[in-house]
Amino acid sequence: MVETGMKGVGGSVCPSPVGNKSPNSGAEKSPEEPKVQFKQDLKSVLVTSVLNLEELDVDLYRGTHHWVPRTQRLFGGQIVGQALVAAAKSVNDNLYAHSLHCYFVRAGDPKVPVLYQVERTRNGRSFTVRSVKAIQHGQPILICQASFQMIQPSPLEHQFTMPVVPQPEDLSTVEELIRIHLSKPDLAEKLRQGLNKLLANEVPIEIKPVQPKLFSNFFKAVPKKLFWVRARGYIGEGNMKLHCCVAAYVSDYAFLDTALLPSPKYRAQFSASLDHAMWFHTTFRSDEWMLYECESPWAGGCRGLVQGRLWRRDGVLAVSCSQEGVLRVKLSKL
Ligand SMILES: CC(C)(COP(=O)(O)OP(=O)(O)OC[C@H]1O[C@@H](n2cnc3c(N)ncnc32)[C@H](O)[C@@H]1OP(=O)(O)O)[C@@H](O)C(=O)NCCC(=O)NCCSC(=O)CC(=O)O
Repeated sequence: MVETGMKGVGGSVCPSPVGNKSPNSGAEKSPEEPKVQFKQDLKSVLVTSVLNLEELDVDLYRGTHHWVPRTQRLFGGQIVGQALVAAAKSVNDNLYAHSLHCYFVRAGDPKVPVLYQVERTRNGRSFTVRSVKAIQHGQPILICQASFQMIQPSPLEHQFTMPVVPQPEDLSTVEELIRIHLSKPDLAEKLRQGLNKLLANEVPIEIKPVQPKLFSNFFKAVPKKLFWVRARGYIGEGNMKLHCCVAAYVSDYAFLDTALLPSPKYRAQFSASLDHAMWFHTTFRSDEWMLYECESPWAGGCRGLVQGRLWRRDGVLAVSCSQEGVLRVKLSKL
């Protein structure tokens, strides 16, 4: 059993025995890089908004927002993270979240807080299930089921092997890549404006694309992409709930557009995640680099299906994710 020191208040993420056996455990771990100071680090963002749900009554919480995407609808990852926090508050400390399944049924309104209503669906011997409704203006915006389990080691263990990719120290951040583009004198004005908007966008996560070319979406490619990702700022080991929130953030960010990679002549006119599922396999630190491996096995009917794996740097598969989203596209002018 993994010694986590990561129990949050009222439940945490499932620390499976796989966490003890790192496939690359013999590999040299790169020394931690000094972290760049940003205006806001994710820890303060999460502590002051995402994680800090206000308890209004038994199993009823209120959450506020920090970062709102350009679409002016609430970021799905934030709603999922908050729903998981609300669910975890109603389970015993010896239970760990191992999966969640959500539907985004209405756009979230960034002008008002979100209420989270928890239903204690079942307390089992090994597994415990909670249903959470996220509500705004009296109507659900998200419905979520989260399942928790006692730690139960088993002889049955396997995982895929992490892809071999360049290390994050050898790659550039999205911001650095954008600045390189912006330095090109022949850059189309519309593209320049778009890139400047992206730079101004203070997303509290840091990304280093493994295939930087794919991030510009102008090249036809197989629907697969890889990037290193971590929270901005230091979170530390102590609170697995924080790490789950960040995993929810990360897993919903730049995920759905994997389905656009084979069709660069189109750009999304309207896109939004319809559902989102996550499976937490073991403990992880979201403020340390994790490799996000995203692929889209299918798109059609104005929808795209994406699947993702978040790998710990030592090669342990930490989280698996799936999402279907609506993708209404139009021909790109660029
Ligand atoms: C998915 C839904 C929009 C489905 O609702 P509806 O069925 O009523 O909506 P709809 O599909 O008919 O319309 C959605 C938009 O598409 C347009 N539309 C509809 N039919 C169309 C057609 N045939 N051709 C072109 N456009 C069309 C509508 O005008 C509208 O745009 P317009 O609105 O411009 O008039 C809704 O359930 C919803 O908003 N759920 C929440 C999704 C969400 O917020 N996910 C988390 C954030 S996304 C995220 O975090 C990740 C990410 O972004 O990648």
